[in-house]
Amino acid sequence: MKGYIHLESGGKYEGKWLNPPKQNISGEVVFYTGMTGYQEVLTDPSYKDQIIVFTYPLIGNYGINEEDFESKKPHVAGVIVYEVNQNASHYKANYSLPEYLKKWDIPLMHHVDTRAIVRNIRNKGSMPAILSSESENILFVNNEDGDKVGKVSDKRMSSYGKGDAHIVLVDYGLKKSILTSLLKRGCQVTVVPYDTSFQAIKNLNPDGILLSNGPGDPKQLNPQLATVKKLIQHFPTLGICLGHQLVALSLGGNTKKLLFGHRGANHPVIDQVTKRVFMTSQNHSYVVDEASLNETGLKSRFYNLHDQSVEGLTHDQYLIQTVQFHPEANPGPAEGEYIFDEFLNMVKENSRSAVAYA
Ligand SMILES: NC(=O)CC[C@H](N)C(=O)O
Repeated sequence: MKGYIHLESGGKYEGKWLNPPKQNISGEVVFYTGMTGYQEVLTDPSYKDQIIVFTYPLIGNYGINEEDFESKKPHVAGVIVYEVNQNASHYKANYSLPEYLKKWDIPLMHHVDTRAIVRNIRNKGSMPAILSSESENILFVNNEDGDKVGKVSDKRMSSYGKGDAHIVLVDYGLKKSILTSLLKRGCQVTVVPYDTSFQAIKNLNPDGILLSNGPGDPKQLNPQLATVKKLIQHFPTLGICLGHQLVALSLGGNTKKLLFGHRGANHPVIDQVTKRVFMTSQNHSYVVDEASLNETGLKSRFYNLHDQSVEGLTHDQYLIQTVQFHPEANPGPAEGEYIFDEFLNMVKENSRSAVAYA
């Protein structure tokens, strides 16, 4: 059965449905360039409501297993591939990729010219798109959802692990690997909903704060910025991806949208402290505007070597480390994992210090 993706800027690409949608599906179309890691991508809440095009031409070989989920369910609005393997081959696989997406009612279109779509996005930017079984008469209406974070953040607090350092992990749509990165380093972790007040977090008596990744435009979290600012003024803080963007906004910096975002597993980043270049896992549309940082006390520590965009910040007064890339990897290389070690050293030193925050 024929299917189509219609891009807002013009452009219609034909494919075949494996899971046809019951009605037209709209979402922002983005592309992911990693060769593997589709399970982690589909279940990363930062992809909420996006239509994802996998550039690697054969997706699904090793199926879907019980271990590699980044959250409880997939968050993408639809999936586009060139060829999908319908017979998963891996000893841990419980489902094939099409079976898994069908279970969650997520449309999957294959035999699409993914190269042509990506060229279009690279020229015109990530943009609204519609998945449909109709080839003509598609109506674009603006139904941009301003509350993606509210939909993916857990509504309850939960605690995990035991350890010397107690980290409060603010859940804007967190990837499980961020939590496990803390647990495997011996932390006690309390995960709190994204709109938890400063006082409620302070009452938990944390040693450090981790602001998680999450979907959408960071500016949609304006109501949370006062809390973020107080948190970073009181506790050593690590911000990852959306968390990094929120730190910049809360101190008066600005963010802007990239033309087509960074989504892949091999983005080279330079660390200006160590002067080392390493490979990172990425998934974001927005970046911190370096020119906006002058009055904030923030300065760039990391840069993306593809486009020189800001990849992480430190502060000249507060104990803050932020990263735009994903130090927890999953999918992708774990070369940035040392960020967690540095953060926990910062937390421990602060707890030992006589002039500790908080
Ligand atoms: N992975 C993330 O946290 C993404 C942050 C933000 N939603 C962006 O697209 O830039």
